[in-house]
Amino acid sequence: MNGMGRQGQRSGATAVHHQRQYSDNFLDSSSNGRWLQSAGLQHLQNSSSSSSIPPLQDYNFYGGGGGGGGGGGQGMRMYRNAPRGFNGVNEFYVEPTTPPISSRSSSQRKNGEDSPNEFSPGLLDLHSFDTELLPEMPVPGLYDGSSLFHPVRGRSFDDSEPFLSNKQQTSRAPVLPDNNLLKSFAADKEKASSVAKIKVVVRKRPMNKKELAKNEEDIIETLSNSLTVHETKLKVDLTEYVEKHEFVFDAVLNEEVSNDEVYRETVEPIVPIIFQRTKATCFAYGQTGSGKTYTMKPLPLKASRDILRLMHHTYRNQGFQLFVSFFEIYGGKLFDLLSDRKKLCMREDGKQQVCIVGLQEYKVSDVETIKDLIEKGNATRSTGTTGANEESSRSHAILQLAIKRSVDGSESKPPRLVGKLSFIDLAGSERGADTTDNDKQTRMEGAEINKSLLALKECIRALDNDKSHIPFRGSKLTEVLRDSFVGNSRTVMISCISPSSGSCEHTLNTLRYADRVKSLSKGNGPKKDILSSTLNMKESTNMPLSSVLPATSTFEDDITDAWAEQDERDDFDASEDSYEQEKPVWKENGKVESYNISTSEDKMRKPNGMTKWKEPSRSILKNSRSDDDLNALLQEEEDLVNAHRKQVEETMNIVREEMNLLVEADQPGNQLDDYITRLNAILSQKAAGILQLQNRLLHFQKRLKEHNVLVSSSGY
Ligand SMILES: Nc1ncnc2c1ncn2[C@@H]1O[C@H](COP(=O)(O)OP(=O)(O)OP(=O)(O)O)[C@@H](O)[C@H]1O
Repeated sequence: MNGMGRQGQRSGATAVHHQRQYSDNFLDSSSNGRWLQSAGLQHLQNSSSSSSIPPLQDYNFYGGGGGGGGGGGQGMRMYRNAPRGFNGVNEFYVEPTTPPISSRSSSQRKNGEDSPNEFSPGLLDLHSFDTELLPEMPVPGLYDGSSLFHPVRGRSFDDSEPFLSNKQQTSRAPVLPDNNLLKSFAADKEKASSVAKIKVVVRKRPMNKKELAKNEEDIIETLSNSLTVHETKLKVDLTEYVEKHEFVFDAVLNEEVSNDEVYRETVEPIVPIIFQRTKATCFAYGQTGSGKTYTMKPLPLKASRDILRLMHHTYRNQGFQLFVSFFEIYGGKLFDLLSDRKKLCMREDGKQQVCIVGLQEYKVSDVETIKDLIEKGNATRSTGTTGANEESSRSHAILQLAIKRSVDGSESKPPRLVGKLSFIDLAGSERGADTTDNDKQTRMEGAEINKSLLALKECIRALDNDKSHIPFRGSKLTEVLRDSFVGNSRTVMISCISPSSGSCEHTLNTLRYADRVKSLSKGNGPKKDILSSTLNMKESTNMPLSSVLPATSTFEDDITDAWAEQDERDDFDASEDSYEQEKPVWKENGKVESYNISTSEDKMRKPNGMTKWKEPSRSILKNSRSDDDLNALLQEEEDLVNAHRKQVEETMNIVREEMNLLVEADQPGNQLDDYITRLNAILSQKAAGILQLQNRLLHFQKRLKEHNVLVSSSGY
């Protein structure tokens, strides 16, 4: 039933919102495809569209509570996702108005009798969906808030922790916090403010069976909070070498890290802050199959366990209430995952607060109920069509835990929002590249995903830089998350990566995205990415050089002329400012072990922005007879090729950045044309350089032939 419903909604939704969602995106009519074609870069569109989709999985539906399958040994561990008992359920009282799903028969549930009223959900509409934070109010029942940061695990709420009661809700006499308690609360506030605004964490999953069967290598080396990607590349003579890309993040979690540890590192520190009028967002980014869902699934349940602990322990009798909602953004449309994928509308109210009209919000007070709701939403999400991963990887799933409180502590008025924690399992990042797919629907979905991931990055960056303008209108995703981007907010990004060599390109893209989010943050100082200046270039090296070379077969005819002309144009003095490049480190077997391109780019730049390179020594060309000379020549030519490749890669980065700008700026047609003209000019400039390189190589080959003739005739 879900499947049918989902299909139907999918096609229907496209018709309704087509114009709004896609017409202003250059990826459609003024499409990315057309743009890339006009720039001669259409080959770039296909690179990621054929990623393999992992098989359907036996999900643990957030039930693990104890690390899921993430801990333990390596290798097979990733296929073991055995359910674990959920500890601590009995610690929480069950509110009578919110019967847990589990207490009802499964047939009831299957028959669709989950009427919203059973859960006493708040049906959100423009009037009741309150996204504005409750103004700061004195919290009368503050007690030693140390547990705010270190929730006491496995203890009952009857534990006789010192607490001060709320006058309005209990018969206990009000007690004012003493000095120590106030100090402690202040300290907690301080701790809360010391939680970074943005935290970027990378999680590497173990190799899976498929990758092992294909003999793919684990190319990710982790060390503390840094990681190195070992990318195997080919030189022009087809020998392999390994290029290293090193990154530093706030935390790097390797394949041995359990889901529990992921929670401790990412979400646990921000849970207490949402009681202090903060909105926090945790999202997982990465290619399909990199472990986003595996990572995100247990987090909301673990967080709600801690939230409930705080509510019933630290903030006991303070009138805090917890609400859960779960929805999905698919092709730019919103669907309620807790209400049979009912289509939802997003509206802005008079105060520019975003409201999701019709979204069911469930008031919950025990972990079991939350677990059931999450399972329900997840099942609705992943069983939409035949391929669960195929579907889930094309949608963003957003689970929100909202803490509310009545203004006066009484039940008579609707509670107001105190803080919110949003968990986002993003669409597979490579899905944004599906813009060349023959299926229009797929193409548009890809465009929307692309747009939303870029917009998300921009919003986070703006947020961290305290920019007054947050570009949340860039996509449906960021529009929906608008209230999470304004005011006091925290963001945790978990970048999920696959370790295998087959995913290298996607992995580098993911790390680059994460690096951009992190490195542009205020207060982070210079980029932490050790090879940051070469990183971006390296990402585009999967592009075959031939694909940007002008098709020509007649260079040999005019070699000499072209060379002479170019020499003049470059006005080059080889003796004073030659291009220097770190030489490859040769292994004993003749293969290169590591090859780090020099970062001293200044040296190779001429004032006009063109790159200089060292001329092959004419004396060598003319007089060489020995193998040493030839090797020197070869080395010089290789340096040249690398210099040009670097130029091309650099250009591609400019093109990428420009494309990002285009998407972000939603440029109207005429400005788009300006961009294209500018980019074409850049590309032509680069193409001239490449042409020159090709001439040089042909010339060199000719010389080599001559040399060989000489060698053989002179008896060498
Ligand atoms: N850290 C990990 N430890 C063990 N297994 C893992 C880990 N991360 C992911 N896996 C396994 O890898 C497979 C793919 O993971 P998952 O479905 O979470 O990927 P995804 O990034 O969410 O994909 P999609 O974007 O398609 O939804 C699953 O079988 C999952 O159990």
